[in-house]
Order: sequence, then structure tokens, then C-alpha cells
Amino acid sequence: MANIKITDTETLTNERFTLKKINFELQKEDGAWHNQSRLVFSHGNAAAALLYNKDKQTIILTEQFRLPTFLNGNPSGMLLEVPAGLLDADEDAADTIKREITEETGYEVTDVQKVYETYTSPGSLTELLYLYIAEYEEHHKTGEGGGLQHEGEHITVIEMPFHEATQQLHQGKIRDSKTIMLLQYAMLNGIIK
Ligand SMILES: Nc1nc2c(ncn2[C@@H]2O[C@H](COP(=O)(O)OP(=O)(O)O[C@H]3O[C@H](CO)[C@@H](O)[C@H](O)[C@@H]3O)[C@@H](O)[C@H]2O)c(=O)[nH]1
Ligand SMILES: [Mg+2]
Repeated sequence: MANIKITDTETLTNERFTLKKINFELQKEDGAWHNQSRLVFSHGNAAAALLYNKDKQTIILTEQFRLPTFLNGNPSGMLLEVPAGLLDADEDAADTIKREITEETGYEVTDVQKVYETYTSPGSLTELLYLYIAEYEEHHKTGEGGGLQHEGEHITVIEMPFHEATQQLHQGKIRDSKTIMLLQYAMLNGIIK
């Protein structure tokens, strides 16, 4: 347990999500207290899933415009990602990921298996991300996916062969960390061979 005293919290914005400036004192091993200040962004927790089909040797990815990547080295701003989304208030992560899979990809899967929990950007973001894998079948497809239009989401659904996904991973073309983690999980555990 860290010896920490929060001395001041200033909310810089509360527009949709929260950015706070937090001043605190942290006790070091020598017993002395040190003042620090950090900006902390909170948008709640999130869930993501790798959808795979062993018979077809395929996975389902999404592609959408991600402004922060456009601002930092991604000329098109388009990013390949596994389906993912933020937990609604009081929503269970497994329910979130099933909802997001349906909203974003059009598949309605019943079974999801949690494989990891990860703090995605622990120096600045409070988010804890729950990572899942799930098998999908053709009969699970109940809609087109594409995301919520009223939220401004325009998501393209891509069914990609395992070999193409691993090739893109090795070529450095997949640059979303949750997607890399889940693809590596699938490769390490014999799902993608
Ligand atoms: N109006 C408005 N909309 C926003 C803003 N920020 C996000 N949104 C919208 O809020 C929705 C969030 O979509 P989700 O599917 O719930 O989340 P996500 O963006 O896919 O996933 C988040 O968590 C992932 C897991 O860590 C992250 O990988 C991803 O970057 C993101 O933070 C999207 O429609 C997005 O455009 C904003 O500042 N203003
Ligand atoms: Mg999403």
C-alpha cells in the first residue's frame, strides 16, 4: 500500500470525460514526503475482444478514424483494432464487450472468455481494460455493425485470415496495443498457429 496523501484536486474539464490535476504527497523509502502533481484523465474502464473462427482461420477487426493517432504519426488516422468500448455505468465488463461486439461488428456471441486485465496508459489514464477472446460463427451475425451513428461512429468491419493478421503484426502494421496483446495471446495459446 502506497503512503500517499492527496492534497488538492482540481477538475480541469468534466466535458463527457474528466481531466483532473491532482497534487499529492508520496512517502519514499527514506520516510521523507515528496510533493508531486499529475494530470489524470478518466473515462472509466473498457473492454475489448478478439473474435476468431478456427474453421475459417479468420478474425474480426474494426477500422475507424482515431484522431489522436492522426495527430501522432498516422497520416490517414485510420486504425485497425479489435472491437472495444467503454463500460456504461454499473455495467459488467463481459456485458460491455458483448454489447460492443454487436454494435461494432454485427455479431452476437454468447460466450466470451476473459484473458487479461491491463492498465492501458498508467501514467496518465485511470482506465483498466478487460481483454476477452470469443469464437464467432456465421449464425452469430445478426446485423451489419458499424458502430452507433448518433455517437458519430463509422466503423468498417474486416474479416481477416489468421496468416494476414500475423503478417501485419510482424510488419508493424498493427499498432493498436490491445489488438497486439490479443493477437499475441492467440498465437501463444495455439488459437492462431
Ligand atoms: N462527442 C464526443 N464523443 C467522444 C469523445 N471522445 C470519445 N467520443 C466518442 O465516444 C464513443 C466511445 O466509443 P466506445 O466504443 O465506447 O470506446 P472506444 O473509443 O472504442 O474505446 C476506448 O477504449 C479503448 C480501450 O482501451 C481504447 O483503445 C480507445 O482508445 C478508447 O479509449 C465513440 O463514439 C467516440 O467517438 C469526445 O470528446 N466527444
Ligand atoms: Mg469502440
